[in-house]
Amino acid sequence: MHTRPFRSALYIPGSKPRALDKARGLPVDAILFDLEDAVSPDAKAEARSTLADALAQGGYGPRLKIVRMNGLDTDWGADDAAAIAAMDCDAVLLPKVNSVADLDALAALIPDLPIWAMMETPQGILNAASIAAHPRMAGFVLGTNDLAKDLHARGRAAMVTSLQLCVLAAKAAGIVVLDGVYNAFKDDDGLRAECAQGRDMGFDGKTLIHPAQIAITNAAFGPSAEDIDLARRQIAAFDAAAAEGQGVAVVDGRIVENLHIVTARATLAKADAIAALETT
Ligand SMILES: CC(C)(COP(=O)(O)OP(=O)(O)OC[C@H]1O[C@@H](n2cnc3c(N)ncnc32)[C@H](O)[C@@H]1OP(=O)(O)O)[C@@H](O)C(=O)NCCC(=O)NCCSC(=O)C[C@H](O)C(=O)O
Ligand SMILES: [Mg+2]
Repeated sequence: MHTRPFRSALYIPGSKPRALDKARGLPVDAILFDLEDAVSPDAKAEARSTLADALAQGGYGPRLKIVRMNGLDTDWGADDAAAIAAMDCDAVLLPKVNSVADLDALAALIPDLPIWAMMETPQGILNAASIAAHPRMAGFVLGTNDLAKDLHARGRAAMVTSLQLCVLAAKAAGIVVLDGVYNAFKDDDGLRAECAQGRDMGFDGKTLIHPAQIAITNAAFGPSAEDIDLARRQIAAFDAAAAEGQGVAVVDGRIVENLHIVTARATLAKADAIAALETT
């Protein structure tokens, strides 16, 4: 169980100083500083130094700072790895991870940082369990655009098996798992529906491409007032039942057993962690 909230993780192109600056005041739980797909080939080298400068300047507060590099099989991967090893960041995100061999190669170049994996290739999805279990692995990020491309899939329904495989692998290994982006960044209703689906599948949060997506995502992946109220009533009812020697309570017509109390306590802990983050 992770104590840190991961409701929202915003991609920011490393090549855009204005967006890098704006992110210092955005209420996201994590930032994915991007050197890969959001940066054109002719801007890669400059983006690397723009990003290093922004991170050195600081001001990102409690947000987890994750840098997405280019793959080690590209012209930019090795230089990215060398630069990221010296950046003031919390983790490195490797795109298009196919197997643990990709992680071993990066781990040898960056000895200290936790590694996150973009899960976005058919081979990577099929190897999700071993990738999640790698000793340096800290989190999965679904790359639903690349995955749809490689699968020749249309729509999210065609990717549900892949999404669930990643959630299963991440939960088994105890790492974070974040859902893919919702491309239509002006479609609030569509985003709300996709957030609800991802949350109900077990994702810890969602990746975003635009600040306008933050509020909806934070609301969807954080416990609601109703969730918190129910958790408190379940704990109170279970404690009362236990005091009378009972192992089961009933709340709102549903049984409450010890396993439900584990979930209820996790809900309250998450609410506390969010409150702490938002007051930092
Ligand atoms: C999608 C965008 C190109 C839209 O940009 P723009 O037209 O500038 O939007 P706005 O004018 O509405 O912007 C309003 C202000 O917000 C700032 N802004 C915009 N986007 C971001 C951001 N991502 N982070 C921080 N700040 C942002 C603008 O600077 C404006 O600020 P101000 O001028 O002060 O008012 C743009 O949003 C964008 O580039 N988004 C990121 C795209 C991206 O990162 N793509 C790659 C990641 S997705 C991916 O690769 C998924 C995966 O690999 C897969 O396979 O699925
Ligand atoms: Mg991708």
